[in-house]
Amino acid sequence: MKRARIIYNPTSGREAFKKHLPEVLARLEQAGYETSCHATTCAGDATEAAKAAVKRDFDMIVAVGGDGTLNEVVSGVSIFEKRPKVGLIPMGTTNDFARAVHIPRTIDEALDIIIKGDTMPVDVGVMNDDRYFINIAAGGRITELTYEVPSKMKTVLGPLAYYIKGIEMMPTAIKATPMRIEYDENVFEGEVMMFLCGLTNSVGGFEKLAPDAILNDGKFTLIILKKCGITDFVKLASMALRGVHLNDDRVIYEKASRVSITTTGEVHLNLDGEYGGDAPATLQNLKQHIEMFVPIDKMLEVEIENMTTSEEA
Ligand SMILES: Nc1ncnc2c1ncn2[C@@H]1O[C@H](COP(=O)(O)OP(=O)(O)OP(=O)(O)O)[C@@H](O)[C@H]1O
Repeated sequence: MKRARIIYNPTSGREAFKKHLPEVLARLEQAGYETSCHATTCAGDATEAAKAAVKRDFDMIVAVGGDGTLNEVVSGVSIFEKRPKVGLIPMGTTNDFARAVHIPRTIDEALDIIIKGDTMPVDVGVMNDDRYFINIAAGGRITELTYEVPSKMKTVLGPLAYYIKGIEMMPTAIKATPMRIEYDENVFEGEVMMFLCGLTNSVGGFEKLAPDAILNDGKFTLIILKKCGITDFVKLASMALRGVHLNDDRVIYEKASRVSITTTGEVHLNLDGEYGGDAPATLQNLKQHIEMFVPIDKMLEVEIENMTTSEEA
């Protein structure tokens, strides 16, 4: 019999998962998985629980929580040679990864995907060989917003918590930092508002930020926003919402497998929404590192839809 380990964050999103646990366990058992679970108790616990699950030879780990929990599970799994498959039940506030791969946001439907069993190898990013990310690495003052939003505030307010914090941070956040960013054979040197190194197309709820991101091509989408004023910044953010920022002069938009950042100032890196360490930093794309349960039919359907829309436009 196959074995599944559920690792869930009882505090993520609106704290709703726990009461559904018995039915989730029952459905996985019915689907042929001997299933056990672990509730995380603090930051870093999901990584330790995932490492333990790999050592105990589980066939599958189901991460239940937001992007932070998924990041921790992927971090625990990624260090091993033989890695179990990973499923996701999104229960967070933003759920960027789930959004990018079209995993539905109801427990039942997300579980349907896992039980159906379609998987796909996806890329994983690693910073300085030991900090992992599955969605994005970012730097620049404005990107620090995500981890300055207290967990309780996210539980009560959901995504609104980010907007409130954003407005509060606005005057100090819109600030450029001198950086040297090497990406594959190229270099950008100058004042940077922020850079994003994305694995998927969906970041902070912006689904069109990297519209051509491919989940398993071994490449990051690198977006560098050069120094600009607050009005330009707001204008560019609204362009990014519509996906029309790619050719703007203030934006560098490239694909790269390796990105390194150095600075004479201070750059804190944000990995999947949490603080991940400071520059200097080297980001490497680990091609097709983790096998994830995803709704392949739905992904194809959306891809075809997008192709049709862009042909019509
Ligand atoms: N029992 C716990 N109490 C407090 N914090 C926890 C606990 N378990 C895990 N955490 C931490 O909470 C962080 C955020 O959790 P998670 O990503 O699941 O939810 P979220 O913050 O609501 O969603 P999102 O990341 O999508 O905004 C995790 O990275 C982890 O470090």
